[in-house]
Amino acid sequence: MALTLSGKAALVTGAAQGLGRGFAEILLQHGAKVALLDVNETAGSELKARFDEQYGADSTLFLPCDVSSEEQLTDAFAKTFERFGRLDIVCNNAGIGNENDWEKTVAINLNAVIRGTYLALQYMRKENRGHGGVIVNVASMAGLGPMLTNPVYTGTKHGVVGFSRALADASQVCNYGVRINILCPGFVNTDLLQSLTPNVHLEDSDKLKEEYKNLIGVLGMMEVQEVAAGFLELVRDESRNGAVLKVNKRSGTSFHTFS
Ligand SMILES: NC(=O)C1=CN([C@@H]2O[C@H](COP(=O)(O)OP(=O)(O)OC[C@H]3O[C@@H](n4cnc5c(N)ncnc54)[C@H](O)[C@@H]3O)[C@@H](O)[C@H]2O)C=CC1
Ligand SMILES: CC/C=C\CC(=O)/C=C/C=C\C=C\C=C\[C@@H](O)[C@@H](O)C/C=C\CCC(=O)O
Repeated sequence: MALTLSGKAALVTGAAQGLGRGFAEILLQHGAKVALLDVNETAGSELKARFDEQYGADSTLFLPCDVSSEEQLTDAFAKTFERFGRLDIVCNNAGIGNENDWEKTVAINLNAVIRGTYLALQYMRKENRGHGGVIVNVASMAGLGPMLTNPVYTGTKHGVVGFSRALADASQVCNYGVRINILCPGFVNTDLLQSLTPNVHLEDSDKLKEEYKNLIGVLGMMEVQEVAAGFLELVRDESRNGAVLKVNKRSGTSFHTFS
């Protein structure tokens, strides 16, 4: 059974560029309205103007938001619900890869995903007069195995996978009517990869750099659109709850099974 997106309301964090922009765009292409949350006000406003031309001014709402701020994220969810009158789809996507300011990385990649998931549940749960819905949390292939150059990033993404799977089980048992799925991409050609800096906590040895290059060589490099297709599958396939979808250039798209 495929979810119809026409008339549905979505919220995407980190939507101003990269994967978040791709997720927002594919939702718009399928008729949903989308709240675009991003800390980058310039990029977010520019994207909103572009989407206004393509999909109409009523299709999107740009909300400047630092997801690591409880107040800003809570306020952005409230403004989204106020504008669209409902909330059916949430993508907790915003993420960084800073191993030096690792507490910021934990705050954005994990804490904000936890808070965004609980906020989504609050607005979606049927016993809260919600319509039910679907949450897609963006982890990484580094959420399924170690990425030796980025141990903190790896930890946050493993946390996203574990938290999301547990909550998916709880939602099923408690009959919230909310599906929670996890997206685990491999390398994607976005600004994130350009933003990475040497890890001051590790001897930034040539060996680590070599290993990183080898990993890219093995998994390959994707474009945003290849991942956005997998995201849409997790949103629309109503049979999927607690699903972990891997997407990488080498082996394509597949659901991960845990032993
Ligand atoms: N690019 C890649 O190779 C992969 C990326 N991912 C994950 O995909 C997600 C998106 O990453 P990309 O699109 O590649 O990154 P990106 O850097 O291209 O885009 C991230 C967006 O999030 C926004 N953002 C950053 N911190 C924020 C905050 N505190 N509050 C609100 N917005 C914030 C940025 O302004 C930007 O618009 C991240 O969770 C990342 O870990 C997962 C696997 C592979
Ligand atoms: C710091 C951020 C840098 C890039 C963004 C990002 O998340 C890129 C991730 C790309 C690949 C990570 C791969 C990790 C691979 C190893 O841990 C493998 O040994 C295990 C990975 C998956 C095993 C699951 C499976 O395929 O069966």
